[in-house]
Amino acid sequence: MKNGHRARSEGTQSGHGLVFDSVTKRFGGNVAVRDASLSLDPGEQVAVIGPSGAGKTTLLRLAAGALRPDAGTVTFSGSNGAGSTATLAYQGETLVDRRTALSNVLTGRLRDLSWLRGFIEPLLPAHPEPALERLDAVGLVERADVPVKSLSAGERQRVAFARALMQDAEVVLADEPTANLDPSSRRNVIDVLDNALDGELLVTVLHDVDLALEHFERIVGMADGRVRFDSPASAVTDDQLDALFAAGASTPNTDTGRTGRKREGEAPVPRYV
Ligand SMILES: Nc1ncnc2c1ncn2[C@@H]1O[C@H](COP(=O)(O)OP(=O)(O)OP(=O)(O)O)[C@@H](O)[C@H]1O
Repeated sequence: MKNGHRARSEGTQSGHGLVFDSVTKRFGGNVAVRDASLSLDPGEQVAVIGPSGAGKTTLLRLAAGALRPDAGTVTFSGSNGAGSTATLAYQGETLVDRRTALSNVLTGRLRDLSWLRGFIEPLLPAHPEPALERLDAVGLVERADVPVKSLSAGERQRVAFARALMQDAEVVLADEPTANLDPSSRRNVIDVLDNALDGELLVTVLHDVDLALEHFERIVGMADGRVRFDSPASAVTDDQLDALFAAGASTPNTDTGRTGRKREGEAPVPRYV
């Protein structure tokens, strides 16, 4: 990813991309995202880091259109034209354990009709080829017929990513795709993400700062709802990181370390949105 072979290739200057313009999102009296402005280009791979409660997940949910900002705007302009948001994928559900990897990936086509899946699925035509292609892209085509409950945590993550790819979205949003994985599996999942992408914008929330710095070209640091920095990984300094996590530590609901898990006893839940 850090080779940046696809990064910033087209650019928002061409009119394409995901743009947060002075976005604020509140939950009651709690300001989850404050006056955030970001311009993310097609083909970029961006890691969002910061302490617990910083607003990272809220930022992704705003990007997915699952939340509306209280102030400011979030716009996505895809290759189909300015102002299009239709290509943003939302896929927050977990995998269905008893179903095979292939079946789980096939349901990615149903997008936001998730509540209809139970009714529609039996009627789906048997065209597994696109789903098999996605499973191949994440290195799991041989395991297509295995129920996901029999897969390892890393393999399940790869199935979830293949399912997200089935939506043919121009933006893929991943919330902690490496949660609950050991360090080598984390790297493997990030490498798989990188190899499977084909020009999509990837925005990933990562708790593992070292992994983010190692694998992503662009890093957005958030704390206390604010974007504290937005810079190439190579330019992120230890002082910036210390300040980022110190800022989080001074706010309520912030008991995580730089590379640590979330609250004690509460594992982060990985999601693709
Ligand atoms: N649906 C919600 N209702 C009320 N408050 C919320 C909701 N979602 C998020 N918040 C609050 O908004 C703030 C930002 O939450 P968010 O989940 O975006 O942070 P985060 O950086 O993703 O944290 P973590 O790393 O722990 O997942 C927190 O104070 C959180 O409690």
